[in-house]
Amino acid sequence: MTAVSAPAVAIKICGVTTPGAVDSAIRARADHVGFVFFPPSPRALTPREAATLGARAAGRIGRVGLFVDATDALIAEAVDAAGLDALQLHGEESPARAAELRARHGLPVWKAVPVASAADIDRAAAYLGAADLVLFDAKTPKGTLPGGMGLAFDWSLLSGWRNRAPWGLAGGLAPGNVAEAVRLTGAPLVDTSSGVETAPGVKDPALIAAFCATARG
Ligand SMILES: O=C(O)c1ccccc1N[C@@H]1O[C@H](COP(=O)(O)O)[C@@H](O)[C@H]1O
Repeated sequence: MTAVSAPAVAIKICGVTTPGAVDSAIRARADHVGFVFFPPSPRALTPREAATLGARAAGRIGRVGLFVDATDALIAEAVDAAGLDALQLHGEESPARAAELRARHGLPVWKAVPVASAADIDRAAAYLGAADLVLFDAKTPKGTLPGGMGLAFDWSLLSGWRNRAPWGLAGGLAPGNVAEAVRLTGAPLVDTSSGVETAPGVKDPALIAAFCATARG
């Protein structure tokens, strides 16, 4: 009998701020690193700061720029400076805004959808056709960051999604739970930020390596 292997899960390490963290993600064979362009985040970079990291990552790992209801000017500057390969929209961007940015920059758009209930999963359908990937993340409390908080949501809610479009799972993923998350949800992509840190914004090479190894099972 021929063995059939499960497709490999893609991995994104978000919120990298140092050359060492970029190198750790590459060494661990992650597929993407995320650069956060959202000043309130402890992982925030300016386009100028991201330029060095973008050059280091070029051709070795995908570079995803994370934006939260950002201006056209910031997005354009970050795309140019960091050589972004994809845009992650983590705010309240509409489907029309996602489609507009995709057309303007010619880059894939990932839309984060905050989840707390089944209705939130249904809302993701509005982005079909407008975004290239839907990233389900936990809804965070009002007045806090919209991501990067280490909060997970009830993964069983994803049974209502049924792979209607390319998608990924984020929110509270760490070396200790990512294997179970992949097993339970079948997520084709997993994304982590605080789960591979020793303090907010401080990535840990051993945790990055453990996360990637465990995610691949
Ligand atoms: O990482 C951040 O600082 C961040 C700030 C604002 C919006 C999103 C952010 N990160 C994204 O959130 C998910 C979940 O984070 P965590 O793993 O629960 O800490 C992360 O994967 C990033 O894509």
